[in-house]
Amino acid sequence: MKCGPTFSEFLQASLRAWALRRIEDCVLSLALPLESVDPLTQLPVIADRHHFSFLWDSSPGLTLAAAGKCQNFELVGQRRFELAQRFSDETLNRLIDGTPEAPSHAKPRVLLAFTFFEQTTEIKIGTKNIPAVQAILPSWQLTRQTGQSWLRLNAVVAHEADVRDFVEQLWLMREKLVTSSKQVWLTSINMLGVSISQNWQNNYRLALAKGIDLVNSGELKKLVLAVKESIVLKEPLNPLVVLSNLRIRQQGSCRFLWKRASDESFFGASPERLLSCRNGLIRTDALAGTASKDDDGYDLLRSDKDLREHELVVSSIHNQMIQQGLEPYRSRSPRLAKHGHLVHLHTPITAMNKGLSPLQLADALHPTPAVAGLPRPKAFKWLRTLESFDRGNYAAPIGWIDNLGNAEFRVAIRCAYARGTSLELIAGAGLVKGSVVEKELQEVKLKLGVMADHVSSESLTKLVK
Ligand SMILES: C=C(O[C@@H]1C=C(C(=O)O)C=C[C@H]1O)C(=O)O
Repeated sequence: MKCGPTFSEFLQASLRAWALRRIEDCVLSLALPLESVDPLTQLPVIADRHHFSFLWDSSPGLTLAAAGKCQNFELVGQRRFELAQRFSDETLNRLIDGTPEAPSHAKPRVLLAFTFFEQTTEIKIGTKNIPAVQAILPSWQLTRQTGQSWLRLNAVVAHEADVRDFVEQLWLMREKLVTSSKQVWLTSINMLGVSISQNWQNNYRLALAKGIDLVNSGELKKLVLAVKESIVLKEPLNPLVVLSNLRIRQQGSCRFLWKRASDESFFGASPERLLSCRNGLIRTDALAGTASKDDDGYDLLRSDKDLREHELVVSSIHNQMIQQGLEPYRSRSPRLAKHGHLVHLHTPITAMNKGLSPLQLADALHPTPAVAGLPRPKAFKWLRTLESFDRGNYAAPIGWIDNLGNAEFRVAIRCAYARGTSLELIAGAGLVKGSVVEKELQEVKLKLGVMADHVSSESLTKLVK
């Protein structure tokens, strides 16, 4: 099937768009439709020769693969949400979108990943630094929604003669994608479950006991303590294989990948929406209270401890939105959200936007008490004391903003860092009055299992502390 304009029609339209530029070194952004291809399996094709790549897979909704850095912004320190919003606005307003007819899913996007804490020095996970925010206009963007795929290229084009090169690159990549999508994806999908090491449990038990003291004594209303498990693999793992398994096993989650260097990835399957802004409507999720799916979740709807824990999160998000001048709507009681072998209490909260930028809202909401605690400043202090590792991007916002002002950010949980043969899994559990150490430990085991169950047992050699 041949989609879209002919080469010469497209080139002429691109030259006309470029001629309207208002600055010399402008970013030109052009997109072409193509027959439906899966951005997840095609990511390696567009990422060839690029260190940075990204995946956002909320299929059957939007799937987006991106690679390369056309424009890049990194920051260590304060005002990161405000400055990242400014970078996104300037980048998206300045670029020349030569394909305004592209559907909403194919619009140019800035991709963003934050760290949990707004630290003032770069933190090191393994050997690499993680900035407090990284915002990237990618070179390549491949999207699919409702069976339609589009490929977009962003690049600085200074001379008229370069427009032809640009269009040729886009044309060739489209052909490459269509050809390679017909090849079978050979990487094996190994679903053997890996039993999780018990190593992390001793220290975590102590931290949980202290956390429970803090909530029982009234020092804190809630504390969400996380733990990290380190695994050494026989060979480097391909996060895309794990993510394609999770597409089946964690339906309803949004699978994400932030590959910041050729051998370093952060990826996961988040069940939790921090916010989405679409056509003036804001939506956020309160997600807290967890059970194994074995009990079908109906005990959860009757568990006083879980309902209290959940209500703390709902009312905190609701209040934050009111403070931002919004009029949020929430349902009176939570529903169940099933994600693989876990079930959570879930309350969606919605509001009409009144001129807030996505990152103003993200700044107000992050971190919600679903992943940090209450009151927030005291919870931060205790997280730094009781957790023996830096959270990095764990439990922080990850997502995108497009040039129509739409945005979506997930809370980066159910996740892992992979660097060569090292794999680090992180998960946490919320403590409130009445929490019990062993139950929280079991809950965290299940959460770590979301990732660990998808690492094949053959690639696992030993577990380290
Ligand atoms: C903190 C995590 O999950 C969060 C904590 C939950 C809980 O304590 O019940 C439930 C969902 C998430 O908001 C995690 O998965 O690491």
